[in-house]
Amino acid sequence: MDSHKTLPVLSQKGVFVIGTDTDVGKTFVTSLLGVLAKDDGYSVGMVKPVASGAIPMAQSSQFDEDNIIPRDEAIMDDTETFGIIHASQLESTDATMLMQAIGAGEDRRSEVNPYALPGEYSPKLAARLAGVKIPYDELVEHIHHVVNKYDITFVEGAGGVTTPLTEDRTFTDLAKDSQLPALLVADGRLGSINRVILTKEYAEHHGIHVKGIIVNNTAQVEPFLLHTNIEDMERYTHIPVLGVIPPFDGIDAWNTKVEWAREFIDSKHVWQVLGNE
Ligand SMILES: Nc1ncnc2c1ncn2[C@@H]1O[C@H](COP(=O)(O)OP(=O)(O)OP(=O)(O)O)[C@@H](O)[C@H]1O
Ligand SMILES: C[C@H](N)[C@H](N)CCCCCC(=O)O
Ligand SMILES: [Mg+2]
Repeated sequence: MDSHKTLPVLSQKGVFVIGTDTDVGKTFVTSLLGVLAKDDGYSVGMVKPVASGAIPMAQSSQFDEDNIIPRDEAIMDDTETFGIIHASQLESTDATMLMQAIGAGEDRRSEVNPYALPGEYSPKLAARLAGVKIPYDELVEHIHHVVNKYDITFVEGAGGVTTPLTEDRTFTDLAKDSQLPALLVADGRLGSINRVILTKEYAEHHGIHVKGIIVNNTAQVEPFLLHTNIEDMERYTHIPVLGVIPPFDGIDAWNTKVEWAREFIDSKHVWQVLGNE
């Protein structure tokens, strides 16, 4: 596990993973980066600060039917603090995947995912419907705390770069206030050049430094279009594409995924690009 420890010492210890859209593969790509970082010998933090679309923790090892609080009983008031949402036994499957990738146990769930909210909505709307007030400043502090704890920490937003987070903040604010460089996950389909440029321009305009792009090619775009799309993403943004990921169709186990991921991501290069000022 620690055999590769000729590692760059990272002056930037965290990365904020943003996407061109929801479902583009932020969680999948972040998990791959997490498993690679761990295999390279780093201690790895993961944060999914606020997840909507959370489900009852039925598949989890912690499953206890008597403990599941129905959604309407899970309504919170303004005195909410971190961890209370998890008393409602809701699971963010994003957080679960991020935790599994780095071998983090359930004891780390509230560190990884302070807020898990029901409903396939933006976190802002999900929080409003659940009666939860997300304390924005504490969320920023939590990210700083985790970033300081590990060699490298990956923070996953939700949806695209500027998904609403609270009544008066978006994930753009959170990425900026976390003071972390960003990694942009994009698809490779026709239209992806425009999506990448717009996202990069928006992020930079709001003070977020995008350092790399990962193309998650789940649509299996034909090679000529994919290649020219990547060329143009780099040409117009001046940001390197650090990996192109095909659909994964192997056994769903992280020890096999790490070898698979190494075929498509040069992890040392990624740490160098993301980890330097
Ligand atoms: N390269 C891949 N191979 C196989 N499955 C993938 C790949 N990339 C993503 N997926 C799957 O596609 C779905 C969407 O990906 P993912 O959940 O990572 O998106 P996301 O950008 O994190 O979305 P959200 O905005 O909800 O956080 C998931 O079921 C994920 O496991
Ligand atoms: C719950 C879902 N899977 C995502 N995590 C949330 C995506 C919110 C997108 C909001 C928007 O920008 O329109
Ligand atoms: Mg996700």
